[in-house]
Amino acid sequence: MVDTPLLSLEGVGKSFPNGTVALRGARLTVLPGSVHGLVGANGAGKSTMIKIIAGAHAPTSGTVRWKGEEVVWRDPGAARKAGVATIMQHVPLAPTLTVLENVFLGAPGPWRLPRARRREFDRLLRRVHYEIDPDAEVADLAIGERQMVAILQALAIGANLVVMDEPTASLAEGERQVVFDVVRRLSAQGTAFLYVSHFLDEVLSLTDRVTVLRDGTVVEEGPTAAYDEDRLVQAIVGRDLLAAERRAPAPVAADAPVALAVRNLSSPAGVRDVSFEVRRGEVVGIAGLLGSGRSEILHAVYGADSRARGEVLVDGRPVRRGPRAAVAAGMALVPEDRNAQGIVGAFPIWKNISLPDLASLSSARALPREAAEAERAERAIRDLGIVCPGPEALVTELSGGNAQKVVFGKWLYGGARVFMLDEPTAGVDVGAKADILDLVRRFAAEGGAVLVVSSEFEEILAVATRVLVVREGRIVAERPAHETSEEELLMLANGFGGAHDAA
Ligand SMILES: Nc1ncnc2c1ncn2[C@@H]1O[C@H](COP(=O)(O)OP(=O)(O)OP(=O)(O)O)[C@@H](O)[C@H]1O
Repeated sequence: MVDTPLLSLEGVGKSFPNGTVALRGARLTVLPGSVHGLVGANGAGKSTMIKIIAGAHAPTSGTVRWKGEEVVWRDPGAARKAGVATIMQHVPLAPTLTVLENVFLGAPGPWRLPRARRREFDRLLRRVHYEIDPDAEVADLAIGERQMVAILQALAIGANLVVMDEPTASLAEGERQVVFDVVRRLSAQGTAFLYVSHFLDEVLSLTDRVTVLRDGTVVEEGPTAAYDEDRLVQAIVGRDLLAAERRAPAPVAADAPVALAVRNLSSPAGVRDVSFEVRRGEVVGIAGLLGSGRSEILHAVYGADSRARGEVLVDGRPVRRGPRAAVAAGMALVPEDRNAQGIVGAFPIWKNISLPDLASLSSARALPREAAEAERAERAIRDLGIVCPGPEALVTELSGGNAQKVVFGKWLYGGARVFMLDEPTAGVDVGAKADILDLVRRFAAEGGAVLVVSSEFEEILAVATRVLVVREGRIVAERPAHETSEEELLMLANGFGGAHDAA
């Protein structure tokens, strides 16, 4: 007997008021208890499809069936009630509430009683093998921890289908495994998953079936076992793509001038007596697990963390605390949470790219040089392959990955000398990832200094000349990139290291 699909989409189309056709005649079939992968390049239509499934967008054409019945979900509440939990890239948790309150937000049943809630919370944690303080405020959590709260939230409403949009984009290897375990465990118990990810290795190892979207249409659909990474990449980009090779970055001359010097930097946010230097032409990677203080170090160096103490020098000159002084000194930070800190959605692409830093923009500044700005935006669109109608498009009209490229472009072409990147390729597709890493290399080759944080150690090794391993806010080890491996970095980040590293 053939299983009735839990969810099916047939001939689904979606056009936006600005004329963009995001989906045309798309189909999707998710079987009960299966893990279904959804892949495609930035702008292929994945989020649009998810939003239709979540009841956040109405399709312009086609039908959606849930458990065999045609449905029209008018809002996300209706989809949730039917049993669809959606975990989006930028998780809409309530930041001022605690972890516990967030997990049971919207959950029915007896969970209003504090004691029952705590018991259920503990049970959920045991199910997912994860530890988190129920009383911590969500605003204080790192992006990856917020993802886990969202996963717990989906569990709490007892969904039949959990839609996950890039759930592991900011997670390190160990934490990814936590997510995989949850997915496998729950699917074995009958919960279905729709898993959207740019990490093709994850899709290959985790999913039962896979659907590939390209330019709004389904170009392939089948059992995952029939695919390997090359075939998926080809289906996604529509051409063969050379694997982003691990190019041994050129070593930097020992007498190259020091572009960035950080001395005895500490902060209550979890940075403990950190000192290091980055020379011109050098890409230094910071490898650390979620919660290791890796992002906090960048924020403290940049001056975004006002409680940080210590010295930061650019080209030998001390930089005062504060993002404004940092920008004036030639530093740029591409933060991990780009939605909150990187871009203004309601501005067109060109305007976002031409803003060196919103905080430092004053009306007293020189009039915008329009031609130069337009030129810069067009260059960014070309170099980074931003899928958009043109530089006039609003950032809110872009897909997540393409919006990310805009943030990147804003800094890359902004004349910075010290470039700090937090998870530079989170959420971007395979093709764009290779392009971004290339741009980082080029930036360094032209004399820039780069500090890059990534939870993908493979990515750090692909661009960095030197790697600093951080754990509990301290630098616990330093390795030339060509003398280390992902395995060694993972060991060190987990606190297993040689005696000489402890100092
Ligand atoms: N609100 C909107 N208004 C206009 N166009 C939009 C809107 N939302 C998305 N689009 C466009 O629809 C297309 C599909 O976008 P979608 O967000 O579904 O892509 P995606 O596959 O999820 O990409 P990514 O991997 O970058 O997240 C893109 O061309 C995007 O610019």
